[in-house]
Amino acid sequence: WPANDKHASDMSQPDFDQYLGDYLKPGDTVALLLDYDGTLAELTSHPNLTQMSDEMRESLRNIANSGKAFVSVISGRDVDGVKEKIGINNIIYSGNHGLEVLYPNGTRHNQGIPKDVADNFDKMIDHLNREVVHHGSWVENKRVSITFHFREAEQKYVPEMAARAKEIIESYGYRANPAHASVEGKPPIQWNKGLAAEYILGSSFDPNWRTRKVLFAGDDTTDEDVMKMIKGTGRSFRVTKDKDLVTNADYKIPSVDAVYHLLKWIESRVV
Ligand SMILES: O=P(O)(O)OC[C@H]1O[C@H](O[C@H]2O[C@H](CO)[C@@H](O)[C@H](O)[C@H]2O)[C@H](O)[C@@H](O)[C@@H]1O
Repeated sequence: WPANDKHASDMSQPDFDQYLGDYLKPGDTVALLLDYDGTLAELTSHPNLTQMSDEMRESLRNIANSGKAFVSVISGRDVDGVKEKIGINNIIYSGNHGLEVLYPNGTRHNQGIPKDVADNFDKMIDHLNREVVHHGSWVENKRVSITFHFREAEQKYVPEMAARAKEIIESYGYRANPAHASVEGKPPIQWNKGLAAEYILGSSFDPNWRTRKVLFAGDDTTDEDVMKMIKGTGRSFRVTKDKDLVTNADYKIPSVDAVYHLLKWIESRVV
């Protein structure tokens, strides 16, 4: 449903003909940017357990191999991890919220991180492990950023452990952002998924990408930076069931299943 419509039913599939029919015509080339967790795969109790459905993978592969689509997945996971989860070659993968880019030919682009900040990384993880990892919480080490997970932690400990994790992350010069049942700790550099999207589109799709067709879907606050970046140029979708959520996306869609229908709609235009 349109992002400001609070009344539409979330039981039906979104009408992608209505949302995109005038924007993406048969024969157009499109740049498709996607988030992974909560967008291409359902959220699960542990990141190792997520799986993209076979149908989703097949549709994404068909789009990526159509010759009419440029596809990039921009994830908070480390880049090799997200590539392994998706397993399609003809895609530009970006990980650690855009800090790392892995191209289909194996070359990489990594954002630089100040040495004094990078030197604090292991100390930050040690401190988190000593002080806030208990009763089911844990730290995911992604080499340049971390995620402090409390999805499986005993609920009564969560508010205090999340608040303390944020303090610890910030005390080592990193930025702490709330995410789904977690706190993300990222280096304090001027970079985010939106700037990564701009970089990837400009360097690998078209320097004049603002004159082209661009679509994005994501489910989390970090994805809002991409929605802002393509606002007015592209069309974006926030995966959420929250009708009151304020978003930069053009449309809200309710589920990973709706993302699958979005991919099938795009596939029908490009294959
Ligand atoms: O940008 P994304 O691709 O959406 O990645 C964001 C984070 O996703 C993972 O954590 C989230 O998904 C887990 C699996 O469903 C879930 O257990 C956890 O509660 C979520 O926060 C991943 O582990 C992180 O590294 C990513 O930053």
